[in-house]
Amino acid sequence: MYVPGDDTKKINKAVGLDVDFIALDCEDGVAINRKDDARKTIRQFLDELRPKSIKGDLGVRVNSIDTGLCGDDLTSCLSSKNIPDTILLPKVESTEELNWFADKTDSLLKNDQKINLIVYIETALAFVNLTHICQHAVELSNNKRFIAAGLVFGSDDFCASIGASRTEDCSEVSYARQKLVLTAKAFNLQAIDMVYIKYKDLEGLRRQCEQGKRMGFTGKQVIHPSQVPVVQEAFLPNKEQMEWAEGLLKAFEEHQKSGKGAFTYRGSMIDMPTMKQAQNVLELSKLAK
Ligand SMILES: CC(C)(COP(=O)(O)OP(=O)(O)OC[C@H]1O[C@@H](n2cnc3c(N)ncnc32)[C@H](O)[C@@H]1OP(=O)(O)O)[C@@H](O)C(=O)NCCC(=O)NCCSC(=O)C[C@H](O)C(=O)O
Ligand SMILES: [Mg+2]
Repeated sequence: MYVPGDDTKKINKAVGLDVDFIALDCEDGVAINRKDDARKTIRQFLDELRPKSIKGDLGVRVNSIDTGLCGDDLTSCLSSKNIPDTILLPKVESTEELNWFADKTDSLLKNDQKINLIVYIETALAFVNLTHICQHAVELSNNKRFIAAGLVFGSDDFCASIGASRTEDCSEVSYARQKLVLTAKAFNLQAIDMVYIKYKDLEGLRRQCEQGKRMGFTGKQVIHPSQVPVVQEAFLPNKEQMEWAEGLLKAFEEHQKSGKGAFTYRGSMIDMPTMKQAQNVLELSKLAK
């Protein structure tokens, strides 16, 4: 969940919520003339206020490298005694930007400190370079001070970048969404789906979550507290899906013992790939406990 980094009231509110990831924002949720305020507020939060009781992870979304603000954002939050778990790096378009980020984090982090990196893919050029970006991020993770953790699809910037108009069925972003999931999964990265900006329309949000989950996304960006439970519910397996998965795995084991690779379960043909889907469901369900 994004929280504008210059808004102390919203930051305090976010801390008390059952949210998986708080993203303190220096970038597009903060007005240009409030960038210094956001940086200072976030630093103060990290230094003094970060309560041990934050349930999920804490990240800082810095400004993109091309703005010239990113260096100061990173210096400020990574020289705190309590560094965030994750840096969210927006508008990445090239491997050179990852080299810059690697050098910067090398110079700022101390001893054995490492940080997770989430890369934003939100322009036409980023999609053209996506495989190289992912490959390079994973390679740098082996000997630099960050761990490539996931990709975020920035659908609003993407639509601005390609000149698309938003539609309710998301057809204008379907190729990009699918490409992002596919490439993220090829490099063992999380794939985080787009923001639903009509934050009062929870039914529309639910539909878009279910669509993203079916496509293989592992989570979704949110902008308002009311969106949190809807997204959590949609991305975690429900009781019915867990029963289906448990029953299927049991039946699979029994059929394997009796020498059958394929069999029928609840009217469908089941074999190894379906068994793996059931394992995915149960793996995800562990996060709910
Ligand atoms: C959209 C908002 C500006 C609406 O804010 P507000 O008018 O304050 O909403 P409410 O009155 O309904 O709020 C109810 C209470 O909840 C608190 N609140 C609201 N939003 C947040 C939040 N994000 N974090 C924490 N707390 C929040 C309010 O303060 C109220 O509290 P209380 O008075 O105690 O009851 C606002 O929601 C907002 O600013 N959201 C974040 C916007 C943002 O960060 N945008 C950038 C990220 S999206 C993006 O970057 C897309 C991507 O990059 C792309 O390209 O696609
Ligand atoms: Mg964006």
